[in-house]
Amino acid sequence: MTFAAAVTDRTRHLRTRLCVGLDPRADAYRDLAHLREHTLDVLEATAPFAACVKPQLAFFEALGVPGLTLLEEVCAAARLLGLPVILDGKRGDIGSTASAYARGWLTGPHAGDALTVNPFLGFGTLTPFVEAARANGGAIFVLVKTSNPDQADVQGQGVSERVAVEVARLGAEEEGEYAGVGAVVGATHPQDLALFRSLMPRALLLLPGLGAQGGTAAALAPAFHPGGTGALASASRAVQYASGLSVAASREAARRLRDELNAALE
Ligand SMILES: O=c1ccn([C@@H]2O[C@H](COP(=O)(O)O)[C@@H](O)[C@H]2O)c(=O)[nH]1
Repeated sequence: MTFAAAVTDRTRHLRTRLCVGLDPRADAYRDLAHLREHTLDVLEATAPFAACVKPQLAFFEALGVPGLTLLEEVCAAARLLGLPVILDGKRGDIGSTASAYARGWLTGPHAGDALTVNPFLGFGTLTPFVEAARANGGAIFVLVKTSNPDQADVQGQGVSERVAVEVARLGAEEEGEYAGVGAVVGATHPQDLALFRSLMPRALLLLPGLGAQGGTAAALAPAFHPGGTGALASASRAVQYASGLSVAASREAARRLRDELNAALE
C-alpha cells in the first residue's frame, strides 16, 4: 500500500488525522538512554490516536551517529505499530545532491515513507525526490507555506501559490485517490487553507503548527475534503512534552487532539 493510501486508510478506519511529531530535545533528558526510552514510549503510547508519525530529522542529526541509530529504531517501531513515517528534513539541492538526499531518506537504511522537501532551488530539483518516492510507494511534502510568522519574507503569497500549482501538476498523473506529491501548509494560516485545498485537489496537505505554534483543530476544516480526508494536522511539543516528560500526558494530548479534529470534521 502506498503512503497516501495507508494514512487515508488510518483516517477512515481509526478516525484520526493527527500526525504525531517527535522532536526529542537533548536538553530535556538526563542522557541519550533517557531520550531514547522516552521517545519510543511516546511513540507507542500515542500510536492508537495517530494517522502517522513525523520525526524531525534535526533533533536526531544533532545527536550524531547515535541519533541516526535511534532514528532507525523509531522507524522500525513505527512500522511495527502500523504507523507511516514522515521524515521532516526539508531537503533540497542541485540535482546530483538531491538524488543523494532522496536515496538516503526515501530508500536508505533510515528511510521514511515520506520526506518534507524544499522547492526553493527550482522545480527541476524536485525530480529525484518524486522519482524515489514513486519507486517505493512513498511520498514527498513540498514546502508551500510554512507555519512560521516570518515565512512571508521569502515565500509570499504569489510564491506559495506558484509552488502549489507545481505540486498539483507533479501529482496529476498519479493513480489513486491522493498523489504521492503532497504539500506543507502551516496550521497557523487557517485563512489560506481553502485556497491551497482548491489549488491542490489531490495532494495530501501536511499542516504543522497545531498546539505550540497556536494552530487549532477547529480552524483546520477547510484543508480537508468532505469525509475528513486529504490532510494531516501535526503537533510535536504539544504531544511529546504535553506535561514535562509524562508519557500518560502525551497519550492524553494525542487523544484530545484527535478528538478535536474529529469534532471539527465529522
Ligand atoms: O512549516 C513548518 C514545517 C515544519 N515544521 C516542523 O514541525 C514541527 C513543529 O513542532 P511543534 O512543537 O508542533 O510546534 C517542528 O519539527 C518543525 O520543524 C513546522 O513547525 N512548520
